[in-house]
Formats: sequence, C-alpha cells, structure tokens
Amino acid sequence: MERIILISGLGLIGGSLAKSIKASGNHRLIGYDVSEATLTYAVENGIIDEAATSFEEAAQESDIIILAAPISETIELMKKLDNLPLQEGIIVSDVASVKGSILEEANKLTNKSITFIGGHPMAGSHKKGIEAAKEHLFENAIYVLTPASGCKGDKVEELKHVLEGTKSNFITLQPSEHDEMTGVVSHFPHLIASSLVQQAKKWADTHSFLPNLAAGGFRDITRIASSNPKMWQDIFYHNQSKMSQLLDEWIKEMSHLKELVEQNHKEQMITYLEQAKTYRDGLEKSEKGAIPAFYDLYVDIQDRPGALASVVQLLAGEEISIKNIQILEIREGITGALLLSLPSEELQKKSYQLLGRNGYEVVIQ
Ligand SMILES: NC(=O)c1ccc[n+]([C@@H]2O[C@H](COP(=O)([O-])OP(=O)(O)OC[C@H]3O[C@@H](n4cnc5c(N)ncnc54)[C@H](O)[C@@H]3O)[C@@H](O)[C@H]2O)c1
Ligand SMILES: O=C(O)C(=O)C[C@]1(C(=O)O)C=C[C@@H](O)C=C1
Repeated sequence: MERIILISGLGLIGGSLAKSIKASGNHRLIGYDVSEATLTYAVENGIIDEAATSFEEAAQESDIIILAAPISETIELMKKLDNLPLQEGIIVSDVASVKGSILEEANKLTNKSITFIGGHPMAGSHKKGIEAAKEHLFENAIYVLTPASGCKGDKVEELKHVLEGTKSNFITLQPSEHDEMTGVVSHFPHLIASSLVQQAKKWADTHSFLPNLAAGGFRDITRIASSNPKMWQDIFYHNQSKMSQLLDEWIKEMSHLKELVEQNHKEQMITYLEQAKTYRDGLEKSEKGAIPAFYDLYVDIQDRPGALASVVQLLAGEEISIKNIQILEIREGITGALLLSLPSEELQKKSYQLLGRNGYEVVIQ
C-alpha cells in the first residue's frame, strides 16, 4: 500500500533510507532537515518527493515517520510529536545508535495515535551528510528493532514492509541488550580507535617520519577514528554507563597484557593471540552479526596505471560484483596488495580461480 513517509534528518542514514525506500515502493517521501542545503540536494537529486518547511506540518499528514537526526535531536523531535494531532495508528521509528534513552522517551509518550518502534540499522560509515548516502548501505546488515511497550506485532510487520528496500535482516531486541552489545562491538571500538590515533599523534611530535609508516594495520584499526565527532560524543553520552564499564574492563585487560609483555610470557601470549584470531576469523564467516559477512581475497598487483582497473574488469566480465575494495601498502615501484571483499563464498572461490587463471597471485585468508 502506498504510504506517506516523513524522514526527518536527511544525512548519511536518513538519505540512505530514503534512497532504499524509494527504490522499493511507491510511497510518497517527504523530507525534513534543519539544513536547507541538504533539503535542496535531496529534491534536486530525486532522493525525496517533497521538502517540508515545517516538521510539525509534515508530521501531521504522514502515515510513517522515521527520525534520522542525531540522538539528542531525535529525543526533542519525539517530544514535539507527542503534542501534535497525528494520523491515527501512525508508526514512528528512529535510527539512533543507542536505544535505551530513545525507548525511555518513547514509553513516556502520551499521544495515543503513536506506535513507536525503535530502529537501528547496523551499517554506516565514517562519512556524514546526504552526499555520502547510498541506496545499498544497509544490504545484508542487521537492522535492530526495539518496539515500545504495548506495540502490536502487525505494526512491526508493517514497518518491516516499508523498510524492505533496505534488504536488511531484521531482529528485535530489548533496548538494554542492544546497548550492551553495540557498546562492545560498535561504540567502544570508536573510543579505542581515537585513542590509538592520539597516541600516534603524540609520538609523531618527536618522530616526524612516523605517519609514513602507518600502513595497512594502523589504517585498518583506526578508519573509524575519522568519523563524525559530534555524533560519537552523542553516542558516548547516551551509552555512558556501558562506556564506563567497558573502559574499566579494558584497563584491566591492558594491565594483563602489560604483564604478558613485560614478563615475556611466551606461551600465554601466543594463546591470547590465538584465541583472539580464532574468534575474529569466525566473525568473518558468520552470516548474521554486527559485522557483515564478507569473503575476502588478497590480490598481488603491480603499482602501475590500469592495474586496479584490469582486476575489476576481469571480475565484472563474469558479472561478479565486489562489495568493497581496499588498496594495501602500495608504494611506487613495488608490488602492492588489493583487498577485495566478495558477497559470498561461492563468488570468492570463482574470483580466486578466475584471477589465478589470468596470472594473478591470489590469497584467501
Ligand atoms: N553514521 C553511522 O554510521 C550511523 C549508523 C547507524 C545509525 N546512525 C544514527 O543515525 C543518526 C544520524 O546519523 P548520520 O550518520 O546520518 O548523521 P549525519 O550528520 O550524516 O546526518 C544527520 C542529519 O540530521 C540533520 N538534523 C540535525 N538536527 C536535526 C533536527 N532537529 N531535525 C531534523 N534534522 C536534523 C542534520 O542536518 C543532518 O542532515 C544518528 O542518530 C546516529 O546515531 C549512524
Ligand atoms: O562503518 C562505520 O564506520 C561504522 O562505524 C558503522 C557503525 C558500526 O560501528 O559498525 C557505527 C555506528 C552505528 O550506529 C552503526 C554502525
């Protein structure tokens, strides 16, 4: 059924949702954003059908509202909705990375027209803004739903139907379970990534060549330190107690590691690293999880013009779509490695054989 859908906050996540909803259904999409430039971009690029000048007015004509602003702003928007004469049975959802404070607010809503279903698509990027929005951002990702108390199952199904263009895997969680788990695998890693960059920055004061040595490993583990600082401050604030607990645990863990290093406990260190490797390798293969399943291939290529294009063309010729490409440690004149992420084990094997037959050195890890 055609619906009027309002997305409030058309940045990376709101813009990506708008694109995927538009591609999958015949809904009328209204967009609202505090940034006029964002709204203009959204209309000019056909991401939304209509730009709203007033959140309140647009909300009153909508069947479904998705709040995709920063977390603290989302809470303010929920308060506004509580005082508006909305369509009977309207579904209000959000995309905030922390669910506890959102659901606390949702359970305080007195507006009987609203069915609130919290949402969190577990995919994103270190980029922000509508220019970074992608229709396929949430494909195969976990999309967590946290219905407010008293929410009926058919409303959850209705929301899933509207969001089916995301091609995500929906799961329902309690807000506290969500915040505990995303605290561990999403929020806390951002703190650590930023702290590693801070450490390198301090050392670079006395070792000016240091940034040149920051190769694949450092870049892999710190990519997320390039994310939007305001958004992450908001996330840490709303998941504060979990962050504090995880910091305590981390400090203990680091003391343990310090002991292993300083006392050269060789066997214990190998066991520690092996356990971590086994667990991390297992995550790669899992079909469902916070970390999407990708099947990686390392391809040795020469650092010469067209080397990357040749690999991509070869795979495209066999209609193999690549999920992600990363160039690792390419320096002038030396062999570099290309990291290709394929969407399935079958395509990983097919690519491995195809590239091998064409003279490339390929490694599956
Ligand atoms: N970036 C990620 O990786 C990611 C992933 C999943 C969920 N989230 C969540 O999605 C939400 C948005 O994050 P994003 O990455 O899209 O950020 P973003 O900065 O790209 O977009 C946020 C948008 O909200 C707009 N905005 C701010 N205040 C507003 C208000 N009061 N009303 C309407 N619009 C307003 C901004 O102008 C901006 O266009 C956050 O709650 C975040 O926790 C982010
Ligand atoms: O890929 C990234 O840059 C992300 O940080 C995305 C990420 C994550 O931690 O996986 C970040 C925050 C979200 O709420 C969901 C996804």
